[in-house]
Amino acid sequence: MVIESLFYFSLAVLQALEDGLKKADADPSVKAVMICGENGKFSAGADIRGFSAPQSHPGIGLAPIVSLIESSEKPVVAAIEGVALGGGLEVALGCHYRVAHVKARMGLPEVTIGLLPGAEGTQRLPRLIGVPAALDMITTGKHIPATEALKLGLVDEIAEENTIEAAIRLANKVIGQPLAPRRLSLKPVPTLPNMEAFLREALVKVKKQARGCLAPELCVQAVRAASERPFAEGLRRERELFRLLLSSGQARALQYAFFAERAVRRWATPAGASWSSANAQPVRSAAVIGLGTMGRGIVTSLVKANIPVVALEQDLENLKKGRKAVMLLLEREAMKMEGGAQRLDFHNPARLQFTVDFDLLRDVDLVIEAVFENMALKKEIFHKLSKICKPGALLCTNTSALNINEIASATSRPQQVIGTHFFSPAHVMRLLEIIYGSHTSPSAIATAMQLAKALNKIGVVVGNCFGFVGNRMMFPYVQQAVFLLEEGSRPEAVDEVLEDFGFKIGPFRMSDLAGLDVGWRSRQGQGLTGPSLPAGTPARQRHGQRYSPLPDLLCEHGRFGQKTGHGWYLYEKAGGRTATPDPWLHNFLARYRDTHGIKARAIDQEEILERCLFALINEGFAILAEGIASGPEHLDVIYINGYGWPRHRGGPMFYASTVGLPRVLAKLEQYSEVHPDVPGLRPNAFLRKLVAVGSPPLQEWMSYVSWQSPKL
Ligand SMILES: C[C@H](O)[C@H](C)C(=O)SCCNC(=O)CCNC(=O)[C@H](O)C(C)(C)COP(=O)([O-])OP(=O)([O-])OC[C@H]1O[C@@H](n2cnc3c(N)ncnc32)[C@H](O)[C@@H]1OP(=O)([O-])[O-]
Repeated sequence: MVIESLFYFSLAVLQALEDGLKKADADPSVKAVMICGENGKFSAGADIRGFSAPQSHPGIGLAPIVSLIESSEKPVVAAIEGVALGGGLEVALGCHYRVAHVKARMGLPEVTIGLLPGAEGTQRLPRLIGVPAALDMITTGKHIPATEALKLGLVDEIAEENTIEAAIRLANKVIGQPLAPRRLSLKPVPTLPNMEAFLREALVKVKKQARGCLAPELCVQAVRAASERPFAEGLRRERELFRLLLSSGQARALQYAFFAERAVRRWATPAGASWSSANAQPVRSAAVIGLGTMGRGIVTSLVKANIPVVALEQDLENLKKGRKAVMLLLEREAMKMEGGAQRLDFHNPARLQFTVDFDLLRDVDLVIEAVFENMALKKEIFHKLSKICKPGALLCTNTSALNINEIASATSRPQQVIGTHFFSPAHVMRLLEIIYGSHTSPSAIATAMQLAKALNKIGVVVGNCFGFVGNRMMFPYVQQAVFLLEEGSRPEAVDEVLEDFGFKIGPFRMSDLAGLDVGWRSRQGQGLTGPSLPAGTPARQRHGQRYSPLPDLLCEHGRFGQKTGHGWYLYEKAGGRTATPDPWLHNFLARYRDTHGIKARAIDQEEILERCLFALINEGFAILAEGIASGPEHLDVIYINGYGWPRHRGGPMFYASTVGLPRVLAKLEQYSEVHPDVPGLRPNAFLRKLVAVGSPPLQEWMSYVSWQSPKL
């Protein structure tokens, strides 16, 4: 008998499964049962949308179905195609046998949405594949290919062709064989000589990586229960931990992030361009100009995505250095992939070639410029590209802040100029900030979004302003952090607060990693420091607003961060990675405060967190009000995937909604009164408006913005 399920479980599907099983068990002509999915997809698990109403959630009702499958007196075989994830894999674990298509993937990704497998998976999986392998799958949520599943014993057979036929063959073969040995709930968990030590170490490792996220830790506790308790008691522990997570704010934040990352695909611009009507152009070949850190990562991303690349540098010396670095990156990437070297084939000139000759860019579909952040140089390059590249070629710039319109003005085809802001390391970071200029065509936007998908990145479409979205919100965040140093704090104190919040690295470690000279060059370019600063400008004021020269002063002392061995911290050597608090800096801060008559004060953790985060969030409201981004989800996806915002807090705007907009507003007003010359603390009018209308839920915020993108 065949019972078909749905891609992700609804209550109706569970009912159909239960009815089908009972009917099969009651029908003497039925000798075996096979469970398969529809349209070549087994199941993606429970419907995540349902978690907001836990009591009626299919995930809760799935466990009894899994037990019903396992207790069937007739062999039940799972035919796994496409994916078997979460509850889908737990259903397969209740089956007595499992056949998977060679291209199928399996996993228990509940941890990625703030939960743990809630249909007895934490108790069955360790019994089938052992604690180490089960713990790795459950605490990471990773998908494993069928070949690995076979090696682990997660599946009994792999089918190259028709999985359903293979499953039916197996079902017929096992009719009449004893089922007790196939019931995982009756199997003991395979022992380990050092189980206690293994579980303790696993917990320490998971807690360190989770940086405050609860679910991975509770996953370890559920698997520990499997190793220590009888099956029924382990189930009770699983249910207890599942309900604890289900009601947690972290689960809501992670589920919000899951859907936000899908919502940003449905982009729109205030001018009316939209994902639903724009047509992407094919990108069958690409070029990258500039083989610095970013260019190397971008080339590597394109090769990994199977897009033939021409990598261009300005001269042979830089080309040789860039080529060497790219080949090293690709060799490392190839080692991570099964058959990587063959698949990437990057020694093949048809796949990857290096040149100093612009003429080789004549026929590519898309060019990504990744040279120095210097407007004159970028305009010179775009002017040249505009003359050389074929008419339909897309001309992209990897600038992280500069005006797209000005760059486009150097070409005769501004409709094909677009910002594609990659994040370092470009072959690792998933975010691609896509910035349209005033003349950028809808097709160019759609093509850039298609490129993001091809590179396995998350594209977010944003408008053109200084710093776009990510860096524009990052500026007030870092600015507040530096002001806090002037007022009495230290880099390690500020970083500790933000890292305890969940950031991988705080603002000062981040600045040392990126290089203080990057911002310094930008501020020199803006005339905020250096020789172009008008004589008589007050040291701590620019354009009538508070300004901290601290980062400039560090750069003038040659302290660029890790690359010079000292910046906000001291490192073991130039290029060192180990940051230690630097007595020189502490003395320097004390001297600086004396010079400017600043009396140091003790600054508590709450003020540090709020001054940094609420200034960032406040800029987010300005961005939404100006129509630079289509919605709060876009800002949250950018921060989670490009700036290390802790995923289990949902993103800055989601976090603001959980703190409560009235509190964010009140604290900004309080800090703004103390620091009236810091514009970033003055509450944005849109934030005020939302509070005034009763702080509606985040999904409704954009209905209160005066500009409106067309209904998607
Ligand atoms: C009891 C049990 O223990 C527990 C409690 C559970 O079982 S909890 C649930 C555990 N399962 C998961 O965590 C799997 C989550 N899904 C995925 O990982 C991926 O979807 C995918 C399966 C690998 C396919 O990737 P894709 O890239 O091909 O398509 P997509 O764009 O991602 O998804 C296509 C569309 O389907 C929607 N979607 C996908 N999975 C969904 C799910 N489980 N629930 C609701 N919607 C889902 C998604 O929002 C998108 O909608 P829209 O944006 O088009 O409107």
